[in-house]
Amino acid sequence: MNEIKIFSPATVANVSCGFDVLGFCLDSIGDEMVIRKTDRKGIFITKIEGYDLPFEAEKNVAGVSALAMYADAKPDFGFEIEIYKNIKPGSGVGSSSASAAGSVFGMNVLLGNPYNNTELSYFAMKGEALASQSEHADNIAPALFGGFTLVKSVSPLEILEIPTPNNLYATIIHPQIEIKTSEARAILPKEVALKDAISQWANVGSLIHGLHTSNYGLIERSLHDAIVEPHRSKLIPLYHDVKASAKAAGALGCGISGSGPSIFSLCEGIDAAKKVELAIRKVYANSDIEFDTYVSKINAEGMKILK
Ligand SMILES: Nc1ncnc2c1ncn2[C@@H]1O[C@H](COP(=O)(O)OP(=O)(O)OP(=O)(O)O)[C@@H](O)[C@H]1O
Ligand SMILES: N[C@@H](CCO)C(=O)O
Repeated sequence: MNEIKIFSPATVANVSCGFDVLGFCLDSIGDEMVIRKTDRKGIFITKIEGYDLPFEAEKNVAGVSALAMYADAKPDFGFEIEIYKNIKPGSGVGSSSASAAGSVFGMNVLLGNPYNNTELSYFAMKGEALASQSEHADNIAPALFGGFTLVKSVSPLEILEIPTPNNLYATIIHPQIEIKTSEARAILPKEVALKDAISQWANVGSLIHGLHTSNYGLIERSLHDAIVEPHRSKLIPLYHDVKASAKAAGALGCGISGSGPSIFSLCEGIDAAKKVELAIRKVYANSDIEFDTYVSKINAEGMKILK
């Protein structure tokens, strides 16, 4: 095989209480990428559609992760990368991660799959760091592993796959503003109050247990963020109105998707997810903010080979 076309999914990181460690994979939105072998040694981004992004490999997250893997694999050929970007950069649903993870996933297939998903996540984090000025894997991991993931540690990198209850759906609303992850990280405090830390790790533990046992009530009681939301919600217009509407419409929980501005809701069943979508659309419909929304099953597969 000399060429592969893939679907590289969008993802939701943090998941309320799990800043920098929890994430889940979406099914209904993602980028498409083509990766092909070339006689020219090196990494070459040859086509970009959808959004204006750098063609220089060192300035594009897809190229940076690919270069990291290439330096390790040392093949006697090169790779060309085409990016068909559907996920708006700075949207909060892992646009940078879809590129960083997609390039190494495609290269790995063309190399005969010498690397596992944790090793691919290591290379992809190098690309992610270009976008967010920090190596975090909470979008990368669910894009590669699928479902829910917990990043146990970054150094050494250890990623845990968490079961996904089969009736869990996500509703996403994306106000058309850009929030760069690097900027949204810069406003966070360096220290937190002990009482908030206790609440946060209690919620992470109970959320994980709720996912393992498909206990939707426990999932609902665990989707709270005492540490990051108070700072980042100020960056998102009408955030608290959206959150209140989502909960009133039956969402299990609602929070900032990654570094925002997208807002996610988790729901039990597609009917609840669609009801939440209708409710939260009304919040922005009465404002001058452009937005889009979608409902997605949790994508248990992650990356998909299209051809
Ligand atoms: N291939 C790429 N895809 C997306 N963004 C890229 C890419 N290459 C470089 N970038 C830059 O990375 C930034 C987007 O990454 P950022 O992490 O800020 O947003 P995001 O990934 O959509 O959000 P989040 O990480 O919160 O889900 C933009 O400044 C963009 O120009
Ligand atoms: N955990 C990262 C995810 C970015 O998508 C952050 O919130 O900064």
